[in-house]
Amino acid sequence: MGKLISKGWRKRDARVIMLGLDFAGKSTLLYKLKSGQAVETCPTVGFNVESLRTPCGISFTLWDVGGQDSLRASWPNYLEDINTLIFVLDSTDAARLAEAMAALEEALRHPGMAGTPVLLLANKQDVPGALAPAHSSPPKPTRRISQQNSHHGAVLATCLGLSSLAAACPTVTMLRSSTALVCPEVQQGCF
Ligand SMILES: Nc1nc2c(ncn2[C@@H]2O[C@H](COP(=O)(O)OP(=O)(O)OP(=O)(O)O)[C@@H](O)[C@H]2O)c(=O)[nH]1
Ligand SMILES: [Mg+2]
Repeated sequence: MGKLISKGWRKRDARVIMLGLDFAGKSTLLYKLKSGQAVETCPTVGFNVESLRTPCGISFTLWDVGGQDSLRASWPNYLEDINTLIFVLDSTDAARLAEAMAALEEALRHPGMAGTPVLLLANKQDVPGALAPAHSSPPKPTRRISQQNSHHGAVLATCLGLSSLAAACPTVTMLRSSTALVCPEVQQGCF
C-alpha cells in the first residue's frame, strides 16, 4: 500500500494488474469483486478491466490479463507504472505450479516491478486436495532461477513451495483464496 500512495494515488486510481496461468481464476475473481456474483467465464483473450473501490475508499482499476501461453508475451505491456501485481495460482494444478512460477519470475524481471508489492493468491482453496501454502511435497523448480532482480530473486531461487515463496521476499504477500467462497481479506481490499 506504501507504493500505492507514493505513486500518487490521489492523482489517479491505483493500477492493479492480475496475472496468472490460464484457468487460474482471474476473471472469476474480477467479476466477483465487481458484481458480488459468481459469473461464468470463458478464457480471456486480451484483457478485462473494471473500476473498483475498497470499503476504505481507495479506488483502483483492476486489470485481468489473459493467461494462455500464447498471450503471455504481451504481459510486459501491462506492467508499466503499476501499483500492485496480483498473481493468481490455481492451487489444484500442481502439475503446472512450476510453469506458473516461471511465468511469475518472468513478470518480476520487468524493470517496472522493482519494489512493487506482489500478492500471490493461492486460489481455489475450496477444492478438496488443493495445495495449501505449506504443502509438504512441493514441486521442484524446473531450473535454477536467477537472482537478477534483487527484490524478488531470492524468493524465486527458493521456489520450493507456496509458503517459501511468500516467506522469502518482503514484497510478496501470500494469501489463500477461493473466488467461489470469496476470501474476506480480498473482499475487504486488504491487499
Ligand atoms: N472451485 C473453484 N473454481 C474456481 C475458482 N475460481 C475460478 N474457478 C473456476 O476456474 C475456471 C477458470 O476461471 P477463469 O476465471 O476463467 O480463469 P482465468 O484465470 O481468467 O483464465 P484465462 O482467462 O484463460 O487466463 C472457471 O471454471 C471458474 O469457475 C475458485 O476459487 N474455486
Ligand atoms: Mg480470464
